[in-house]
Amino acid sequence: MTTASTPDIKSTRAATSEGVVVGAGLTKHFGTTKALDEVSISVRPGEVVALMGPSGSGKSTLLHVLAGIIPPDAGSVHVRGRRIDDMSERRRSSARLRELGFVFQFGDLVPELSLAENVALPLLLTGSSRRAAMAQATELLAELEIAGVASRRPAEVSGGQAQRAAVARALVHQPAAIFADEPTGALDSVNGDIVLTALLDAARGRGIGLLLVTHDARVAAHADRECILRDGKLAG
Ligand SMILES: Nc1ncnc2c1ncn2[C@@H]1O[C@H](COP(=O)(O)OP(=O)(O)OP(=O)(O)O)[C@@H](O)[C@H]1O
Repeated sequence: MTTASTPDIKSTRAATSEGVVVGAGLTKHFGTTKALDEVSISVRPGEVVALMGPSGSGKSTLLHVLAGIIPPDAGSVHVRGRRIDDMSERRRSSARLRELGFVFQFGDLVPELSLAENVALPLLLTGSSRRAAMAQATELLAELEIAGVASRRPAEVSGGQAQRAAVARALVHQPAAIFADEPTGALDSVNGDIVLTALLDAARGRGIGLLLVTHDARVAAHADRECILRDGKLAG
């Protein structure tokens, strides 16, 4: 727990060298609401951290700040040792594209593209050739046991298959970390388990840090560590 108004410099440095994503002393206001209150959090390579807390406690805000989507009012965010919170919007989104992967509750795949094309997107956007990107995407879909539906569009597959494709898209470019916001929240328990297992195995096996926002204690039980937010403060 932070007791001083600024984060301890020594522990911040240590965490920066170990963590793939390190947030230190993060504070964020929306008007008079203090959504984050000096939160320090670090995710190591291959580590799965569950982020829990009641509705409105600041989970999404923390995820957005760590991912460089919104800048904090105070504090810093390092990804693979590089500070991203003070970058220009353009450099931040480029860092986000290369270094981070995202899985949301409702897949958020591009509806006009096939699953394979969706998975290839992060590679195409960072300069891979179409041929190389599609080959890598197809290989990953096979690993996640959905090669048979690779050429279908998201609306033509089951929710579980679409969510596995979203997992593949989040990790195809070997990011430093994946942020998953209720990734199994819209699935039944059988499909939820399949998607969760795929996500955890991929993160641990590839040394990708995983920050998993969830309300579900059974999901959080699979994490290496649980962090609990209450009123914008980290409680555990
Ligand atoms: N864009 C915004 N404008 C104003 N207030 C906001 C904004 N985003 C979040 N808040 C407020 O900040 C606080 C934290 O919200 P946040 O969405 O981070 O919580 P959460 O823990 O993710 O909630 P949930 O579990 O319901 O998704 C809440 O009081 C919320 O109303």
